Amino acid sequence: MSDLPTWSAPHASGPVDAVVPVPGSKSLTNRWLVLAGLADGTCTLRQPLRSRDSDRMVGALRVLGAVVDDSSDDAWRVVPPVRPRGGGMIDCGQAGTVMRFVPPMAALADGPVRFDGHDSARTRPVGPVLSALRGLGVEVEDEGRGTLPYTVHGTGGVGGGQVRVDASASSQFVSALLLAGARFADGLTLEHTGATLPSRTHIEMTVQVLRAAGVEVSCPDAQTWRVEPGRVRAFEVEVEPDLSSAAPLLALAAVTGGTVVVPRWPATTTQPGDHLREVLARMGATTSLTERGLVVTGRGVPDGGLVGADLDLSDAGELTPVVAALAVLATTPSRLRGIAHLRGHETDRLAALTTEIGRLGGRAEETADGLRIEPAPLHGARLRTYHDHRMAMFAAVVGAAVPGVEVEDVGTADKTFPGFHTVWERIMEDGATAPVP
Ligand SMILES: O=C(O)C1=C[C@@H](OP(=O)(O)O)[C@@H](O)[C@H](O)C1
Ligand SMILES: C=C(OP(=O)(O)O)C(=O)O
Repeated sequence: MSDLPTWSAPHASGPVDAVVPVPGSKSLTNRWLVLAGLADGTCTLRQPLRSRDSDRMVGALRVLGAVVDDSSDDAWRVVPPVRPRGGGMIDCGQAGTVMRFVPPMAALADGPVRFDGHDSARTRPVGPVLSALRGLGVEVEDEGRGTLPYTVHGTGGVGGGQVRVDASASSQFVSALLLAGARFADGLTLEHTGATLPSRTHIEMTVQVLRAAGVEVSCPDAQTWRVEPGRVRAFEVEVEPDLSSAAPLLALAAVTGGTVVVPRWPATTTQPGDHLREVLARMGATTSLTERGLVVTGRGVPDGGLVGADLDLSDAGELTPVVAALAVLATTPSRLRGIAHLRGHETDRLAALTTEIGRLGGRAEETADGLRIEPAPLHGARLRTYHDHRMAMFAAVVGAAVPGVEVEDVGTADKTFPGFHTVWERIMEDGATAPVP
């Protein structure tokens, strides 16, 4: 038995009604931070996410010579270095966005930059980014592993040009190279060579933030991106709330037959969490985007109002653990597809979900590209989280409907949602964590 701390997931005795603001988007905060580190002047991020992943990105920028004032929760200011500084060591923690997005920036530095991270991050794939940098003439040492730790030997500039990258294991390989591309002498033309490409909306997000910072980006075809050389213009932006962090909260409405409102839901967005509107509707909840935010009303597990669905989650893989929690509680089978790459996330999420669903008495099996989940009588269990924030969210959602769910290391959720379990307890006890608008 492990000696990790255990949290008793609160069981909902009736419908939960709540208005819950969620923290800023991890993906947007960390993209804006990278661009701020490469910009031509001081940048401001309003409503940024403060969490383990964004702290690691702030740490990385400081190692590369940026001055970051993150003393206020409302706005962070970044004064970029003229050129990234070499000689330092970057701790990526568990952040995919740090281990992938920062090496191309470090390639511009005037000396070597060493990267390492959490033990659990040392198996996550980064090789295609490192190989692409080598193809652009940058020396990278990784002892042939294609994973942390590695050293990028910056020489003060990158020529740029053409690269071919197989990004079937992670869209972040494409985003990483595009984000720094404008600062390469000849810009960058990137062609994706793999058979599949996950999380396309995250690549669209990269293109959108680059354009907002004055960088010229084109997409001549579905597999190719071109970034013109030029300046990254200093900016002031407001970060959207993290719609994937909203997933467990909205799921709570679906599971308990209550109503949950997440304020500041953007009318249009490149965040994959926006898929929740369709996913929750397909699984039996009612969703509406109003001036209050996204409003979700469920019919509830006790009333048999949660139904299974056949869902292609290739664009929104990070929603999988919470969607799997809904599928386990549903009255009909579900199929989650297009997510083979989740085997390289914070943990092998397909294996982890199958194992933990089994521990609850549920029925799940892995397919080549996802999961099949069938209804079964469930019971309480002690669930493992595998250092994976979204496995903690999976466990909390299941625990709302199944009494006796104990969760190991729920604090791992702080990777993207600081204080997740405290927010969760408050909602279960009092409903709203914000005044009802
Ligand atoms: O670019 C990003 O911010 C992200 C891209 C996706 O990565 P993958 O393409 O590896 O799934 C997503 O799962 C991750 O949470 C964040
Ligand atoms: C896959 C995820 O994170 P990362 O940015 O570390 O890849 C995630 O947040 O679900």
